[in-house]
Amino acid sequence: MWLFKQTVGLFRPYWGRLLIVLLLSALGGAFATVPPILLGKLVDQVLPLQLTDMIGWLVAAVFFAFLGKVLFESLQEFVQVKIGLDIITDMQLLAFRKLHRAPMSMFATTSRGDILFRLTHDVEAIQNLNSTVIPRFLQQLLGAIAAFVAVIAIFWPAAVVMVVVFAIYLGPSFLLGRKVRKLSAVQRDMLADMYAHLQESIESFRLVRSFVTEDREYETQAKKAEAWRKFAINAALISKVNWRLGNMMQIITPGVVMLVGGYAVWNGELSVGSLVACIGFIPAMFMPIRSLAENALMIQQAIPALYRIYEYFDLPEEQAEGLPAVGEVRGDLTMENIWFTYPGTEEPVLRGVSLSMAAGQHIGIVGASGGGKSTLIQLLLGLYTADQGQVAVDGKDLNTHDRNSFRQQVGVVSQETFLLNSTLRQNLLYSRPDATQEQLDAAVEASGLTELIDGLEEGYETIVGERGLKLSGGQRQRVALARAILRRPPVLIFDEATSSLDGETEERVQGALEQLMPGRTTITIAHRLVTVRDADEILVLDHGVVAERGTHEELLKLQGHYYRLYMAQYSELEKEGVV
Ligand SMILES: Nc1ncnc2c1ncn2[C@@H]1O[C@H](COP(=O)(O)OP(=O)(O)OP(=O)(O)O)[C@@H](O)[C@H]1O
Repeated sequence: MWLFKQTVGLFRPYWGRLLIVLLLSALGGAFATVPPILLGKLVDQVLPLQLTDMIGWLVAAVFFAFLGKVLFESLQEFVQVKIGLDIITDMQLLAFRKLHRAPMSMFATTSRGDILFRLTHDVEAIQNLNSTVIPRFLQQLLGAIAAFVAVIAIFWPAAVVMVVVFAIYLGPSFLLGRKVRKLSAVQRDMLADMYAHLQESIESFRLVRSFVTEDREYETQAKKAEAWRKFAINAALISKVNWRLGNMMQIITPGVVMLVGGYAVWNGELSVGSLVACIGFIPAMFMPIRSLAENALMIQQAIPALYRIYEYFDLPEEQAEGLPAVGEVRGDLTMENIWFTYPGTEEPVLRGVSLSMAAGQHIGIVGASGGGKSTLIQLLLGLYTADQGQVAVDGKDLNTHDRNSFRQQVGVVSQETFLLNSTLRQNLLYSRPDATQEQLDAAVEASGLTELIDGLEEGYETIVGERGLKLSGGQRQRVALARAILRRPPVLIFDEATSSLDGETEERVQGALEQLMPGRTTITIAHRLVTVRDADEILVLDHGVVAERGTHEELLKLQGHYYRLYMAQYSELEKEGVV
């Protein structure tokens, strides 16, 4: 029912064109009934009465009837294939859109391979069905209905016989179909799982090579492939049995009709020509059933594929539609008594954290690894929703405002920088596509990338990313920094922004960051305490709670967590001449 409702929803915008399709199919079906009727006339009247000059007319009429059938059916197929392609595109785009609106937890709990499989292979399975089977099935169905009506009109007992034979066939065929559908659903999930492993294995080829786990990877893939093969063979076998059953019925039916019809002819209740016409209608009546049986596997595979795509239509959205925007952000940020547990886990990662920053302030967040620093930022950005507590921007609750309107005004430089497989220019302009060349050059200069770009033959137009120039960790971070600089946002977040830079570059980049900070609310997460020494306030996050807070001097005086962290790093800093 759910499947039906979703499908009807997709077809709704095309109802006008669907009506045309139905009309064209009906016309095609009507033309298809003409030849058997004319055949009956030939047997009953033309041949016995030797109306030789009628034969030419009959042949011409049969020819035109076929021509009409082909013409209307071709038109119907064309319109229907077009609707099909429109719907498939709508479906793919809707799933894609939903995916990008889904909560972050969706990406944490679903493998990328599975997502890709749904949006490519599952769509393709439906596409295969859509472009061939469905348009023809509709023609065949309407042709069968037309034939059935004609048989009732000519000799209704033959129609009853046909219905009985169909009914006998439909029972086992339905059961077999259900079995194939179940097998196909499991098979589809298996295929997606195989695909996910394949993708992960290729993406982690460095890991595989360095730990020499090629054989283990192969074994995993082979096991998945073997399990899938077994299911696929079973599904194919059952589907073939179903098809043969259909074939058998097509042989039995004319026999039974001849028997019943022959008896009626014997009794003078039916003419020979009418019997010939009835038998002539049998192939058309069987067409849709044969077609269903022949394409059972393709159909049964498309149904789970449809389910898998429709599941994305029902994904929960990160936030409700139509929430008011936060407007131009000044930069007062508050987080009040935030509690948060990652979906699917038990232990809270944040336990009653509060944070308050006036516009333009600089806050540092430090603490042991796993203490919840990055999680706090994700909540501030509204990427996750707190179980308890409130996040507010300029006094506006983020739960009741459009989070995107806030995120658009935040520059984030984090530990990981994602690069598009595109030119350096496009990567840099990702945060602000309309920036001028001067603004771009200035951001590149401030983030210490000028040297790199000047040294490249194609400069800004050099392709980077997966199939282009590979950038080092430090260079990637500088690209992220340049993106943030270009955006000139009122709120800046640096999550270990300088962690993969060497000492000298770090100093330069740090300088650039500091130039960027005045007037902007800034949060810096850092392991190296020297990075946050000048912050207005420093929070020490430990096991999800704020263990200490204050300025650098205040925290040193406390002689607690911060002091111990500082002392542990002190000798290092001394070596580097920072203290
Ligand atoms: N998507 C997730 N699902 C479940 N648990 C997670 C997820 N992301 C992080 N965690 C857990 O939440 C805790 C806090 O992680 P978080 O990344 O916020 O720490 P952090 O202080 O930023 O650490 P680091 O300094 O190493 O970056 C960790 O115990 C981590 O295992």
